[in-house]
Order: sequence, then C-alpha cells, then structure tokens
Amino acid sequence: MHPAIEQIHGGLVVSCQAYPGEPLRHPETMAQMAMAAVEGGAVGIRCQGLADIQAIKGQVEVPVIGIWKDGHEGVFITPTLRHARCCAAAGADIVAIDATRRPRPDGLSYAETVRALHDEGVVVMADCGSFADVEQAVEAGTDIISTTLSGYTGEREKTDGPDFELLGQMIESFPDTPVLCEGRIHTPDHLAQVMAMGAWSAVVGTAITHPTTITRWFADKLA
Ligand SMILES: CC(=O)N[C@H](C=O)[C@@H](O)[C@H](O)[C@H](O)COP(=O)(O)O
Repeated sequence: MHPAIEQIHGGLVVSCQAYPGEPLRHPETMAQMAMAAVEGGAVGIRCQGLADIQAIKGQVEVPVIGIWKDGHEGVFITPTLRHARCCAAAGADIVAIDATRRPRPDGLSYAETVRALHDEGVVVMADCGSFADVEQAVEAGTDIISTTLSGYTGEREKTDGPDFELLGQMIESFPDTPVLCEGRIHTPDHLAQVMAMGAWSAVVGTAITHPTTITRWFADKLA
C-alpha cells in the first residue's frame, strides 16, 4: 500500500476549499487554512486547483489529496486524464477524480483513466455518487473509494449528514479497499460514527473550513 494511504489511516482529512468569487479564494489563504487544520490534528489535506495544491504542498508535511474542479455541473471534479495528471504534477500525493458512470469530457472511460494514471505511478481516489459507481471504481483497481458525490449526482438522496447507508455497503462489500467517508460530515459525532463503522479515514470540509456556510448555520437560527 502506498505510504500516503497508510498515513491517513484512522485519521481526519480536512478539505480546504474556497469557491469562485469567495473572499478566501487565494492559494496562500488556503495554505494557511491547511496549516491551521494540521495544527488541530488533521492527518491529511484535500484541496482544489493547481495553485492551491502547490501552495499547500509547500507548507504541510501531511499527504495532500488534490482535485481540479472545472465547471460546476456534470463531471467536473478532475474530469479528465489531463486534469488528473496536472494535479499530480502540482504535487498531489493522491489525486481524486470523478468516478461516476457518466461520460467523461475527454471520451476516456473511468477504467482507462485509472489505468493511465497507475502507469504513471499516480495514487487515485474515486469520488463516487452511488454503489454502482463504487463497483466500477473497485473493478478498475482504484486505490481509494469515497462517498464524496453521494447526493450530488441524482442517484442517491442528499442526506442531512453523511451517507451512512452507502458507507456501510462499501465497507461490507469491499473490505480490501480503503473506504473514505466524505460529504456532509458536519459534527464531531458524525466523524466518530463513520470511523466506528470502519471508514479508513474521513474528509471534513465545510464544517471546518467554510466560514460563510458555518456563519449561515448560526444566522439561520435567528431568522
Ligand atoms: C460535491 C462536491 O463538489 N464536493 C466537493 C469535493 O471536493 C467539496 O465541495 C466538499 O466540500 C467536500 O467534498 C467535503 O464535503 P463537505 O464540505 O460536505 O464536508
């Protein structure tokens, strides 16, 4: 197993992302956010965009999961082989890619994409939206499978918290593949629950690194 996957075992990965047009969208700001997360106990960082990957790799020792979001609908999380290669070249230790069964913009299949990346020594994480996506990802030999896109592709309901049901199915069906839980882990209790279920590691984004949303959670109580 690749050392970067071993290093995140049993721990918390923090996703540091600011969205287009947001005040915190700056590589140095995201690097500072990542350093703060590591100080708090993060064993890995997930981040978006080549500039952020480079900036964060320069500041933290923990493994970095890199993605490149291009667009905002359909297949947009590291949608093509080119995007994935760029993430690896920018320094990502693990590259997460869209692992849905939807057509990819470059016309390659998911399996062809993973094969090409593996030939180049890239560690791949599958951002899945359903159990059928997970099956495809395991079939392709993906290094890590994740619940990232559950609730965002129309195949599964967008649960209030993490998709415990999908996570449980993944852990039970594929005991030999590291399973990450990502998406809507909003409380420390959610995190404890998914780890107790047997997740290899878990990724928390919004609840730690997206102050606009967190502020809204509070402000909405006053509305
Ligand atoms: C669906 C999608 O685009 N997810 C993105 C993937 O990188 C991010 O916007 C999420 O913040 C990340 O997955 C972490 O999840 P949460 O922020 O819920 O803890």
